[in-house]
Amino acid sequence: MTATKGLEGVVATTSSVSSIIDDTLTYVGYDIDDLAVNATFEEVIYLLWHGALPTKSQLEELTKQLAENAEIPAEVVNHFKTYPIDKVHPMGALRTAVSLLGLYDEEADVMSEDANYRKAIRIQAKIPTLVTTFARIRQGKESIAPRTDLSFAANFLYMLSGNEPTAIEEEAFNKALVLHADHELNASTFTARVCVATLSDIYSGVTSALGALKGPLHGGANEQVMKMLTEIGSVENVEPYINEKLANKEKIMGFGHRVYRKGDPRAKHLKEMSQKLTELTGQPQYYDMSIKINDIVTGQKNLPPNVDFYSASVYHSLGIEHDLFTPIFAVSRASGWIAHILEQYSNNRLIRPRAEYVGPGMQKYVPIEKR
Ligand SMILES: CC(=O)SCCNC(=O)CCNC(=O)[C@H](O)C(C)(C)COP(=O)(O)OP(=O)(O)OC[C@H]1O[C@@H](n2cnc3c(N)ncnc32)[C@H](O)[C@@H]1OP(=O)(O)O
Ligand SMILES: O=C([O-])CC(=O)C(=O)O
Repeated sequence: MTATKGLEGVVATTSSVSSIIDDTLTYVGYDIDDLAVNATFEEVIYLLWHGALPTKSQLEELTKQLAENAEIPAEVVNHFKTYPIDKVHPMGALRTAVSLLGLYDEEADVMSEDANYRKAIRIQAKIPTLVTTFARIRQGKESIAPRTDLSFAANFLYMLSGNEPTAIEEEAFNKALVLHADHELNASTFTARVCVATLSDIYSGVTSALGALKGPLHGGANEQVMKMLTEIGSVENVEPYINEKLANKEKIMGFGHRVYRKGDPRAKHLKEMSQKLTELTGQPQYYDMSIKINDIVTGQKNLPPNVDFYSASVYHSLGIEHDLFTPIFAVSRASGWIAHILEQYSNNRLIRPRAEYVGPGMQKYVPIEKR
């Protein structure tokens, strides 16, 4: 038995949810470039969960179900208020809160297909409210109840700020949600599948996935990109900053990818949005810095930007606090996790690979007084 470090190139399951072939990303066979320009996030949720784009009435039904299930239990809101609020990262709060939600869902451990679908709706609907409620509580503000007359994207921005977003903001945020929704067997999705393949419940699957997404080599990278842009501060500082990092063999967040070689197809859409929004909000330096970083890292290391690189300046331009960037990734990716969890349940087998043992050979137990 020989281990493959990081399971690189290992095909661990079949899936009909999304694919990456020759650097092209598709959801159920629809090119992400097509969906990014044309689809609403609600349509993408339906597509991932049902394997087909919805009809008008199917979409209306899903939209209604999501809106009706967006409120979170008062117990969860009160729990947030007990956290050491200035020390807690919102991804930790979200991971804990999704686990807690499961305790207040009477169907949490009911494993029928119908019950799992009802839970899928509830989880997808409530995650945005968890993020915005936590964000407001830590600012000492009242939480804002979800509205049933806004799109999924607009409702999130409304619950966060208390203001209805402009059409441009809503469009940009919707596109970001569409672009982050699913990505084949990325680390958090694999985590979710491993968890539920033991026939554990859907809340456990999503909670596990949140734990994996939080890390800076995965979803946590978007916050780190913003930290880097803030540290750099101006276009003139880019070159010395990046050169020093590369000379020290440090990773530049938002670059590189395990699967893409030529580049992440999502990045160009986010780049375009970054240019538009940074200009619109009078902060073009964030786009200009990003372009310069991109030139240097791609030029010197042949590493193209991934989805996390330009999303940082997009979210910053939307006025979103930097430590909410990864929770926002989760708001979208929950749809993909759930699609994979449902797919796993429908054709389950325990996921249990092997390890190549590289520790000491056979040893004899030594009594403690003789060690
Ligand atoms: C949503 C997402 O999860 S997208 C990814 C988000 N993560 C990031 O942006 C973090 C920065 N990027 C990385 O750490 C990596 O590129 C990953 C984790 C995305 C992919 O990792 P892997 O496929 O395991 O590649 P690995 O980390 O082994 O890197 C291979 C080589 O490229 C280098 N490299 C990879 N990414 C970077 C980077 N961002 N900056 C500088 N060098 C890099 C490594 O140092 C390594 O060089 P070496 O062979 O000389 O040691
Ligand atoms: O697929 C991956 O390894 C990471 C990624 O880009 C994602 O999850 O969107």
